[in-house]
Amino acid sequence: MTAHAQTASATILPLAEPLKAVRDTRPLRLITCGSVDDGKSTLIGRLLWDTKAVKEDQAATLARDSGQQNDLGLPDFALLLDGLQAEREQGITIDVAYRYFSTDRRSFIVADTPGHEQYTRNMATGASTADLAVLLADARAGLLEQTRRHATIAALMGIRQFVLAVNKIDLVNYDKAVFERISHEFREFALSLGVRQITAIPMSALKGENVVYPAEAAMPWYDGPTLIETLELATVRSGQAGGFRLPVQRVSRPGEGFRGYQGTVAGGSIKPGDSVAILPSGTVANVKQIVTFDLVRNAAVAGDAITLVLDRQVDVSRGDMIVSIDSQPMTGHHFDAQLVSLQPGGIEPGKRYWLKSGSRRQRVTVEPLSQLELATGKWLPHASTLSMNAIGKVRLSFEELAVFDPYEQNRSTGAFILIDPDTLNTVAGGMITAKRGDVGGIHRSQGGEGQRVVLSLPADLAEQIMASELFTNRRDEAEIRRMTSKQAAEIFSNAASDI
Ligand SMILES: Nc1nc2c(ncn2[C@@H]2O[C@H](COP(=O)(O)OP(=O)(O)OP(=O)(O)O)[C@@H](O)[C@H]2O)c(=O)[nH]1
Repeated sequence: MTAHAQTASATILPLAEPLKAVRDTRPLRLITCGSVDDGKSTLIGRLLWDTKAVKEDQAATLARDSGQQNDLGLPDFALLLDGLQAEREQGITIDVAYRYFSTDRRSFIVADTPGHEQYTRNMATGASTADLAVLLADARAGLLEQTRRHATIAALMGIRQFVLAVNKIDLVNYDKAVFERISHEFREFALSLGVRQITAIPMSALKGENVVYPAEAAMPWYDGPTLIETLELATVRSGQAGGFRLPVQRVSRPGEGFRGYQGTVAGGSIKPGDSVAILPSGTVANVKQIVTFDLVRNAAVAGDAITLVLDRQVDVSRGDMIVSIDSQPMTGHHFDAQLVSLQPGGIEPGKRYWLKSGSRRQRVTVEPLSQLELATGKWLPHASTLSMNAIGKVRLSFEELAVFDPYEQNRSTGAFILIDPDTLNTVAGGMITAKRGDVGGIHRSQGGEGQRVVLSLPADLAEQIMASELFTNRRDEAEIRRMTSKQAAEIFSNAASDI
């Protein structure tokens, strides 16, 4: 149905209640990760089994299939997972699978991602929507590099709640000292990643101890929560905080007098009468009408697919972003980001890539700044390429103005993938880290030719200053960061005398 037809047949709803009054029924999204054979499949199978998410016919098949396989006389819970057939054939789990289960208190979606290093990409995909990460460690092996890598990616993808499942605790005779050593080591590591909410649980996924049911008899020394209790109390991230964001996917001009901008709301909310800015141009307008596939609405929130009608003729095209006027994202040519390199060729400094974020696709070059050393959690200065699976801090430089939120504030408008224009492979997944206002005033590096200048000013003003700065001082790089007019005015009055 065209947008024109939508308006013609639309019902105007006299909605008395604002949309935000609708009950929040969002499930908790979690990701499980760890090294190969730590017991992820068994743990997820156990969660499904003990929360009764397993249907009777599946249960009968499970009992039959696993009858002779388990010396503990328990079903092999890993058999519950769909990917198992492929896993059995290839010896690996091949993709991200999402599974659903619930308790009386909450429902859950778990992303099951493979443990093999070459599948780091799938792990990053699963983590990008998760509220919480369950990291498994085999009690016998302790923390392995792959568990650290997964914890790092989970933290980079903005997950701020970790559960460490010290699994197979039955195989170390329920030894409290083993549990404490591994959880202490993990806590230190997670804190270095900026994650503060950490729950460590000694567990036997196979026997179902501390998963859904507590295990006082086997582990009298543990009085913390079970996994399911922790998950029930965890916080669901709000995707709706922050300002309104509509990445424009399509401009709809079905007929005379109707022009609508279509896309899925990527943050915040909007209602008719609200003032918006169209970025990167900065043009302003007011919202006249919000249309969905069958209704004219009095509001829209993150996740809604809408057509937005503005009160005046403006120039908007695919890839632009319509945002609330009083809470705008960052606009500029240079951004700091963190990324995970996903292809054998790695990331080449200076090469032009396509950056895709939502409906936008822009040319970008990437300058690696540092690389994370997983064993120590330290950022090492890095000048050459970022090889496959490396996690790096980079500087992105765009030919045209780019618009982003910091990933911490908006996981949709702050995330991107890099595409190699030669092979069309996705070579990296990343998130924008530069925050609005994190640089104040003018910063100059010391030295002569090739100095860098950072101007924190409203874009229009900064652009003019930058032009003259580059011209008069022969600097080869400058950077603009947006800030409020008040901050800018203050800085400008200081900076003007400085230049
Ligand atoms: N004794 C004991 N064995 C366990 C426990 N959890 C898992 N296992 C066993 O460990 C082996 C590996 O478990 P999986 O669940 O397949 O491991 P995984 O991490 O999913 O492995 P990948 O999918 O290959 O990454 C299986 O033989 C399980 O039965 C546990 O708590 N105790």
